[in-house]
Amino acid sequence: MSEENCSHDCSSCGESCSSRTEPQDFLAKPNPQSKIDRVIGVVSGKGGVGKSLVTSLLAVQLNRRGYHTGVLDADVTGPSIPKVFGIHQHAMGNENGIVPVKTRTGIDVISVNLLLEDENAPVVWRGPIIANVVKQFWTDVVWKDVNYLFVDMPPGTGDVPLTVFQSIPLDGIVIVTSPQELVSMIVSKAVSMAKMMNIPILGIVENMSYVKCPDCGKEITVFGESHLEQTAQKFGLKVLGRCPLDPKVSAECDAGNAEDIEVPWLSDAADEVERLTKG
Ligand SMILES: Nc1ncnc2c1ncn2[C@@H]1O[C@H](COP(=O)(O)OP(=O)(O)OP(=O)(O)O)[C@@H](O)[C@H]1O
Repeated sequence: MSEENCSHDCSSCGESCSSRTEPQDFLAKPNPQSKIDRVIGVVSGKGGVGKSLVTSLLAVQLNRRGYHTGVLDADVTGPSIPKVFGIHQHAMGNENGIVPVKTRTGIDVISVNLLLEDENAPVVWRGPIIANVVKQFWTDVVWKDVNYLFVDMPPGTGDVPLTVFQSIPLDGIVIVTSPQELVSMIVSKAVSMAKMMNIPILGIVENMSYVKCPDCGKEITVFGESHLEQTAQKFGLKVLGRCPLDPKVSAECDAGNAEDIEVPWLSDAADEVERLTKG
């Protein structure tokens, strides 16, 4: 193509001319000492639906199956991962980088709360700073021989989640919803974002789906009837689980005992994650 006809938009032109520029690859390189087999992002359309809970419990499930798992807490303004694992000490560094803190059963965790002087201090930073912190959790932290690294993604589709999506090479995402959400719209946004980034969606987990009556065992749908199946069908996604709203679960999380929770309702989700390596 001659210079005068050049639109300078190489994405729509196949000409291999001297002024050609390839699309920029935003993926950040992990720490040279890191070895991570698979990275799974856990996303939700809004806060408080149990994204951090599902992230932590997936790491617990895969850890129980004999894999070395890690959790990268990218939810910088609402970091709840250390609390559910009952870890309060600071992450330390060495000549290679930042060393994640290990939970009781050996899950590696990094979170802004493990770096702050006071874990109760609010994080009042602007978007680009938050996005850079998350990026550093990938580039500066030594993730040693981790089979599955779960990323508790920041909510929404703004600056921060976009940077995370672009800089960390995710092998798949799990979408967490709750019945009262505008499920179809939220899932549609997550699906579009994942498609734009070329990231496979492993499936959807519906949290707080029902409460089981302790006397008769009946399932009560406190947040209304679920539209999960129809939504999953509409977007061609797998339903990976329906988690009950269970006071024992929140009590164990508040006490820092996420590793003691039995999660039969997450086994399909764990199977799907495991399939990434087993095929
Ligand atoms: N299925 C459940 N049963 C009982 N409690 C639950 C359940 N799911 C989540 N919770 C509780 O609800 C609260 C919010 O959950 P969580 O922090 O996982 O949500 P989130 O989507 O990550 O929120 P945020 O975006 O604000 O970080 C926590 O106290 C958690 O223990």
